[in-house]
Amino acid sequence: MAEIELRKVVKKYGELTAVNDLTFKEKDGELLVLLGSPGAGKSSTLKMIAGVESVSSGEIIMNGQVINRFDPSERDMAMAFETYALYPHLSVFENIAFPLRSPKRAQKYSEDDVKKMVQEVAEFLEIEMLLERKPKELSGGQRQRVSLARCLIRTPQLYLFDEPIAHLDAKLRHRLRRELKKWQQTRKITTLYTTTDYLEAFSMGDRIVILNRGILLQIGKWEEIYNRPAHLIIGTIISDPHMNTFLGEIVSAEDKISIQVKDIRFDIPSEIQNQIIGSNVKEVIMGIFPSKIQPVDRVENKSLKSNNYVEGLVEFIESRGSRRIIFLKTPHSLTFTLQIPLERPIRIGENIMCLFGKENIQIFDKDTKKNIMRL
Ligand SMILES: Nc1ncnc2c1ncn2[C@@H]1O[C@H](COP(=O)(O)OP(=O)(O)OP(=O)(O)O)[C@@H](O)[C@H]1O
Repeated sequence: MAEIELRKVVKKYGELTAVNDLTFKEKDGELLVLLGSPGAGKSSTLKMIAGVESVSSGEIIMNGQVINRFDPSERDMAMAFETYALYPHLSVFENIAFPLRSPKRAQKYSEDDVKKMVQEVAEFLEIEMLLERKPKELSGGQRQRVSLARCLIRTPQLYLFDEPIAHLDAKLRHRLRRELKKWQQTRKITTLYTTTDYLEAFSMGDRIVILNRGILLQIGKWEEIYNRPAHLIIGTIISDPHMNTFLGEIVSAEDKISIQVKDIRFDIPSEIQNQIIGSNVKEVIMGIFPSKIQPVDRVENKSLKSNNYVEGLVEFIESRGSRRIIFLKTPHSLTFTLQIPLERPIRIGENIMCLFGKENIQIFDKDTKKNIMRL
């Protein structure tokens, strides 16, 4: 059982603030993912929670108790480091078994228990054929799995996984995403997991914390984040290709508010019109995710009530397995990126029409970059 809370946590390395005023609460048994670009402060956060890095200010609280000054060994946490941190002189078997041989646990497990447990976790991670080797005889991906195995062999109060599958090949990564989630769910161990990959975050996290330059931009379930990203930068972190963004202005005509981008007016949902007026923001950045834009053969009048509409020339097509990314240039020189399924025929130079729902647009304040639809 572990509930973990960070209150205004700061980590400074000299002049650099790696983690800034970080506050969040993780529920017991939850898998919380810290998602952010390299350098966002994910590892520093995990290391402070594990106690291997000191906290510059703020509090780390576990089950209601401030643990800032607790020694790592007193925290009952297992951490898989991004840098593996294996013992070079020990075999893979002994590296994995290491936590079971600590003075506290050695009494608890017989040699047969240890063998069984190492075997189980090694099979799970497909490294059972490597047990006799030394770390220097392993590839990066194999070392990463040994580091993960050493963590999984324990049943601590909290798992801390720092990009635990980043260096594995795509197939194994996909399998392990599902399996690790299952492993965590059946044991109900509170877990903090870091990644730079939004698909991994979305598929694994009960909730996700989006970090950027040490600052928490948003915390929530992936649907909440995808439907209303709180900050413009999130559009680049959780979407590939990135969210389409256009500089625009809030205009009012015929009793309704819309966004003017060059010569085009885009409608916004009627229920947020008052909110937009109330925000007093004039200059905005309109965002729309590529996945929310639908190419259509014809635009029906009735669909225009709830949708926006653009027409443009296909400038470039990029293949991505089962889908293709289209770059569309409108007559007003706006470039839209959208995705279409592989089956739909399309050619460079073709003129196509696209729809996107009013409720799917995002409106960010040009100055603060915050989503004013959430205020
Ligand atoms: N020991 C250290 N000394 C000085 N600066 C550090 C140290 N550790 C991390 N940093 C800096 O702190 C910032 C945050 O680093 P951190 O490793 O926490 O980010 P991250 O999100 O985990 O990145 P990655 O995905 O690359 O692991 C970076 O600018 C990094 O260069």
